[in-house]
Amino acid sequence: MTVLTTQDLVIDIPGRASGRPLTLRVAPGQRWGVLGPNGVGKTTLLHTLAGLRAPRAGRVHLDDTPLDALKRRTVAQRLAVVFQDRQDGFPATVLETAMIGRHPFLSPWRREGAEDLARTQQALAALSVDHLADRLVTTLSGGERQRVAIATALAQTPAVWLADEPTNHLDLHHQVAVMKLLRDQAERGAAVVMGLHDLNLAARWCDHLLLLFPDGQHCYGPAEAMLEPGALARLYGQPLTMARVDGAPVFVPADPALGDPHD
Ligand SMILES: Nc1ncnc2c1ncn2[C@@H]1O[C@H](COP(=O)(O)OP(=O)(O)OP(=O)(O)O)[C@@H](O)[C@H]1O
Repeated sequence: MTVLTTQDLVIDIPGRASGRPLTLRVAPGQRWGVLGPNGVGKTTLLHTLAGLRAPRAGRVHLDDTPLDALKRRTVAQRLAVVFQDRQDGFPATVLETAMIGRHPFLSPWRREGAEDLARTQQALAALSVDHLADRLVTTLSGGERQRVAIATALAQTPAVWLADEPTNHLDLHHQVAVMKLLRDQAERGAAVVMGLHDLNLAARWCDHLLLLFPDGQHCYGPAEAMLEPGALARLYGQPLTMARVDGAPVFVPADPALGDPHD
């Protein structure tokens, strides 16, 4: 069973040749990491999967229906996006901001009810920002704002999470807390697709990886199979050394004084 699929998808990167079309099947319960160097198209892919950006070619299906045939409200009832960057256009409180996650479930003539409020408060508590409920989001620190964004997505109860750098601005403790939350969401049946810069977070918390290369090529599969130091060194143009800590692979930049580990 899949919840999100792409069929011969080519994302639209201005000025770049089209590269290899992507046909991907994301199933409930999976945690996908999208990896690649700066500017390769991770954000563009996530926005295309969310239907926020038109692909150059191919299609995205949500629950077997082409995304462009679904109403935005229907999409928003199933799929949440955590954006890499956000601008707060007007000074809403944290509670009002997180409550936006409930809007796909409200009709034009129904305001948020007790259940919407309870779900939103639970989401704020899950991200340890409930004590900030009455604060204006414009007064929050970067990490607090990021946690409110994730709480807003959590309040949306999505079947699909598209999270662009979900650990942006977060200290180590909150990085782990957010990764545990996303794992918990997957264990409850959600599909999680996250753009990540941190290879070690991807190695520790993702069960599938999609590697995007600057020439428009890609490869994907179970995380263990994709975490091959040679392939990752080619991906980033950076020689890497791999060790294992607590059973999980850990990558560090190779020391040039010790020579190329792949020679
Ligand atoms: N509106 C636009 N006009 C022109 N170029 C764009 C536009 N949007 C994105 N791009 C370019 O498309 C490429 C892919 O951008 P994208 O943000 O998807 O990359 P990314 O892999 O998420 O990068 P990063 O790791 O730096 O966050 C970049 O070279 C970017 O400059």
